[in-house]
Amino acid sequence: MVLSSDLAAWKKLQAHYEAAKHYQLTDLFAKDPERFSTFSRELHLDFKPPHSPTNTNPHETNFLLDFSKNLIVPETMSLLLDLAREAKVEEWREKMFAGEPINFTEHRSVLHVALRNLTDTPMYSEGHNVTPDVHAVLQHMRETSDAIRSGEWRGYTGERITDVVNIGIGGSDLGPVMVTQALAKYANPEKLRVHFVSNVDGTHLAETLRSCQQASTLFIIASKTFTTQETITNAQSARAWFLDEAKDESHIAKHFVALSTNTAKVTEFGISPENMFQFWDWVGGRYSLWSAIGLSIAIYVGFDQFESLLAGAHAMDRHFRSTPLEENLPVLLALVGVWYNDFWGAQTQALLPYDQYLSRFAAYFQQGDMESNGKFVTRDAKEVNYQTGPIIWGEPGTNGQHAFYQLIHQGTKMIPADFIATTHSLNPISNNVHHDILLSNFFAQPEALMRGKSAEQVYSELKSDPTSAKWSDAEVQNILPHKVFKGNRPTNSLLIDPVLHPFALGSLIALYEHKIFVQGIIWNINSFDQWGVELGKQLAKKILPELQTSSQDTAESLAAVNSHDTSTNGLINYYRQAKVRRQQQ
Ligand SMILES: O=P(O)(O)OC[C@H]1O[C@H](O)[C@H](O)[C@@H](O)[C@@H]1O
Repeated sequence: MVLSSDLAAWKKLQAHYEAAKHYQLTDLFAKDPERFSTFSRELHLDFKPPHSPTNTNPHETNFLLDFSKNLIVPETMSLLLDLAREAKVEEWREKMFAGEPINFTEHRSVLHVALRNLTDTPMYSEGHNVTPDVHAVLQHMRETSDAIRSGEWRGYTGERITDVVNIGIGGSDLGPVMVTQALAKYANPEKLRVHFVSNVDGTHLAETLRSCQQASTLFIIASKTFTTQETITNAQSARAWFLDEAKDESHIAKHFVALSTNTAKVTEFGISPENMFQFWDWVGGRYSLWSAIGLSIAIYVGFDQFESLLAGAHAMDRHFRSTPLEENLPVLLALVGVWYNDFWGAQTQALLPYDQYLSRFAAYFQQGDMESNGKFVTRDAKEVNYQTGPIIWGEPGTNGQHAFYQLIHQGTKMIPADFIATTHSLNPISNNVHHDILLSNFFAQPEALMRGKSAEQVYSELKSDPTSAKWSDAEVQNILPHKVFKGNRPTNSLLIDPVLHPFALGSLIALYEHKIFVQGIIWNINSFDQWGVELGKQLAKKILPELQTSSQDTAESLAAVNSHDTSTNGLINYYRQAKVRRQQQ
C-alpha cells in the first residue's frame, strides 16, 4: 500500500459520498427508528490489578458511545470498516502489541501499552521482555510517592515536602497536567500541591516559585531526552533558586529527581542514579504519562490511584486488541473521523468534555493527535494526496457554548465534535442541580446541531413573540435569515458511567490514543515520530547567539544582523535595538 486513496474501499467511499452529501440527519432518524441502536455501542470494562489486592479503588467503568448523529448509513460504516481492513489495521495493531519497530524512522517499537500491563504476561520490544523492567520502575514510583506522601521523605532541613514542581514540556508535561487536574478530587492539596513549569519564559518558573519554599519543595525534572532546551534551562534556574537558600550541593539529592531515558545526562546534571526513574525509547513522549513521567500524578493522588489509571488503560488496550472492528470503540471513533476528514473536507475535530475535570483534555490531545498524525508523507515516502490529521481543539462545556459554539452552529465550516460527559458528578452539590443542568446542555447541543432551525420555525417564533409580532414583513424578512440554523452538523456523544475515577480516565485516554493509531494506519503514515518540531528548534539555536548584545553597545554602534530574510532580520534588529536602548536608560 502506498497511497490510501488508491485502496478500493477509499474509491468506493468517494463514490458513496456523492450520495451521502445530500443526507439530512433528521430524515435519517425519521426513516429508521432503529438508528440509535444501530449506531451506538455500550462497553463495560473491568480489570483488577492482580498484584495489588489492597487496592480497593473501583476497577470498572461503562461507556456509551452514540455515533448516530453522524452523516452515515449502514453502507457508510461497512465501507469504512472495509477501508480499515484493507489498510491492515488489525495487522498493524498486532505489530504494535508485539513490539515490532513500527516507528521505523527512529527504529523503535511503540509500546506504551506495555507500561500499563499490570499482569506478568511478557511484552517484547524487539525480542526483549520489558514487563519486569516496567514493574520495577512502578515499584520505585510506589516507594517514592508513598515516602513523599507519608512525610517519610524529608527535605534538607527535615521538613516535609509540601510542593512538587514538575519541570518538563510537551509529553513530559501535558499528560501529568491533564491527569492531575482530572483527578484533583483524589488529592489533598492542603498537604501536597503539584505545579507544572513548562514554558522557557522565565515567568512560568518565577511565578510558580513565588508560592514555594526551598526546604519543602521537590523538583521533578521530566525529560525523555534530558536535552530539551526549555526543560534544562528551567531545571538549571530551579537548581540555582534552590542552592541560593540551601547552599550545599549535597542537599540536591533530597530535592531533585529525574524522569528520563538518558542516564548520562541526568548524572551530568547532578542527580544521582537512585533518584532517577527510568523509561525507555519505545515510549513516545506523547504516550508517556503511563511511565515514570506519571510520577507527579502518583505523588499527587497516591500510587494506588495511579495504578488504577493504568488498569483502566489496560482494560481499553484489551478491548482494542481483541474486539472485532465493528464493535471496537477506538476503531469506530477513528472511522467516523476519517469520513469527515477525507471525504467531507472537515479540517478540525472538536473535543468538548462536559466535565470541568477534563479542562485540559483537548490541550493534551492536541499533542497526542497533531504530533502523531500531522504528517504529509506516507510510510513509503510518497506525498499524500488526501488529508491526514485534523486540527484538534476544544474547551469544556458549557464554557465553550458561551464562546465559540456560534461558529459551530452557524459558521461556514463543518466541525465534527465529540461531546464527553459522565452520568454522575463527583461533586453533586445543591442536590445535583448543577449536573442536571450540565447534562441538559450536553444532550441539547448535539440535538440542536443536528436539527437546526428552519426559516418556517423562525417565522412562527417571530410571529408568536409579542415584540416581533408587530414587525413589518420587510423587517421580518430582514431579521429572519440571521436566526436560521441549517443543522445537519455531526457529533459523537460519549457517556461515561458512573464517574471519572482513575480507572475510567485511564480507559478514556487509551480510547483516544488508539483512535489516533487507527487513523494513522488508515492514512499510511508514521504516527510515532515528530520530525516536524525540529526545524524551528534548529533555527532558534542559530538565532540565540545573534540576540546577544554587550554593555558597550549603543543604538548607533550596534551592528545589524543580516543573515536571514529581511523580515526575520527586521524583527531581530528591532529586538536588539530595544535591548540596547533599555540598557542606555
Ligand atoms: O521529554 P523531552 O525529551 O524533554 O521532550 C519533550 C517534547 O519535546 C519535543 O519537542 C517533542 O516534540 C515532544 O514529543 C516531546 O514530548
